[in-house]
Amino acid sequence: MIVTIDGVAASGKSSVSSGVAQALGVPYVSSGLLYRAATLLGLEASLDLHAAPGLLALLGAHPVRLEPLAGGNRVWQGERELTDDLHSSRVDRGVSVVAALPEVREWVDAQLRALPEPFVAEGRDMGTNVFPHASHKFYLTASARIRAERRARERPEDVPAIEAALQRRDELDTVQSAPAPDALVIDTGPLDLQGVIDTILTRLH
Ligand SMILES: Nc1ncnc2c1ncn2[C@@H]1O[C@H](COP(=O)(O)OP(=O)(O)O)[C@@H](O)[C@H]1O
Ligand SMILES: Nc1ccn([C@@H]2O[C@H](COP(=O)(O)OP(=O)(O)O)[C@@H](O)[C@H]2O)c(=O)n1
Repeated sequence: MIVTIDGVAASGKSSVSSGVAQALGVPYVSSGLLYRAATLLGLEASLDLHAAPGLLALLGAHPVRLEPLAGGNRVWQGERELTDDLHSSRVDRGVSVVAALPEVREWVDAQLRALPEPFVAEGRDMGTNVFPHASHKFYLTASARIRAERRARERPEDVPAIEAALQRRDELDTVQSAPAPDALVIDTGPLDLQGVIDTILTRLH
């Protein structure tokens, strides 16, 4: 069984997926972390993030591994854990460039499709491109302002700056961010986190 939870930046995908996965007793898979890892490693190596060959050579030479757990994902490159370095504004600014490269998307998709079921998979295109046959699909939305206010609680930046950055990334991610026709779209604005989790669990039982 695969449950997909897609949505735009800071719509609640990771938090909701973690809650749903823990209720189901299965791991959740955070596809965005692989794009973030490729971006971080490219930045650290001073590579051109628009050029796939260099990134793929780097990722091939030092493979990145996603460790999905019910409570969260950990990302490794060999013995080095990358997880805590992946959610920075610096990575945010570059990740959409990396995610626009077809070769990088193929690299991510191959890793995701190799994971053993069951799991909850969250990202942008889990229900459309990566797991079109998933048994249950959801798509989270919320206004940019609400998403910025939520993200502001995690980062020492002001809401208008975060809102502008989210809107910029939403635009850059448009190609891969359309909801699947058979996904249930949930406006998370009026709901608290548990309310979104319960909305999804109600439909899974
Ligand atoms: N419905 C909600 N109500 C209030 N806060 C929420 C809700 N959904 C998510 N959050 C909070 O908003 C922030 C962004 O959520 P996150 O799961 O990181 O989003 P995404 O994975 O889509 O970027 C987190 O601090 C999370 O706890
Ligand atoms: N399935 C996915 C997941 C992420 N991404 C890209 O990776 C970036 C980071 O994804 P994320 O889910 O970690 O970002 P947040 O929504 O958590 O801020 C997105 O802005 C997209 O550019 C993607 O293209 N496809």
